[in-house]
Amino acid sequence: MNKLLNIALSTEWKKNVDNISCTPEVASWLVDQASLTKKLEAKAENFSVEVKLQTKTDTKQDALSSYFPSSETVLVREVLLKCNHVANVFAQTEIPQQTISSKYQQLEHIGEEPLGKFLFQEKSLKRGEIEVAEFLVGSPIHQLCESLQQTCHHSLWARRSLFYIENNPLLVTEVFLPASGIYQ
Ligand SMILES: C=C(O[C@@H]1C=C(C(=O)O)C=C[C@H]1O)C(=O)O
Repeated sequence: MNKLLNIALSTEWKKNVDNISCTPEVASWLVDQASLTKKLEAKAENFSVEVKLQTKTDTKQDALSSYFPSSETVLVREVLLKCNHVANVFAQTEIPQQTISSKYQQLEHIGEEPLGKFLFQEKSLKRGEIEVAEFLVGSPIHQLCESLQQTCHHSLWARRSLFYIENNPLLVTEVFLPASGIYQ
């Protein structure tokens, strides 16, 4: 059984995105409020989502963020967003059971459909502030890159933010992989 990637606790997440030590190109991708799905679809002939893992767990079992109470069951969805069949982004989404059972059972069944397609058509969608994090060489993300034949000898950058649908929260974390081209 695959294990969830520990990205919530294996780095420091910063709310202040003003003086992060990345290039302006990386910073522009990190802070853009638009749908990442739409941006990747625009840059590729073929866009696809590979679901790496989807499981229900809680923070006692897995290294999840501290955004949701440890007593709450959380659906965790891990995907690769691919442009022309090459993984550009690793995304991990935490969806509390409360959000699913409120009226969003379909969130358990979106499969290879991009989550963004669902979220950005929701009229009630709100997005919280974006936090950013740097993954240093040797991080769990760099190990994932190895397995994707995207060996990487520099830091990789990620962002995360809470989304709210009818005030029900979910946490979306996105890590930009080397093939995304933002580090060139
Ligand atoms: C939130 C969005 O959805 C994207 C798609 C995801 C998925 O299918 O699991 C996860 C994170 C996002 O990169 C978006 O398009 O901005």
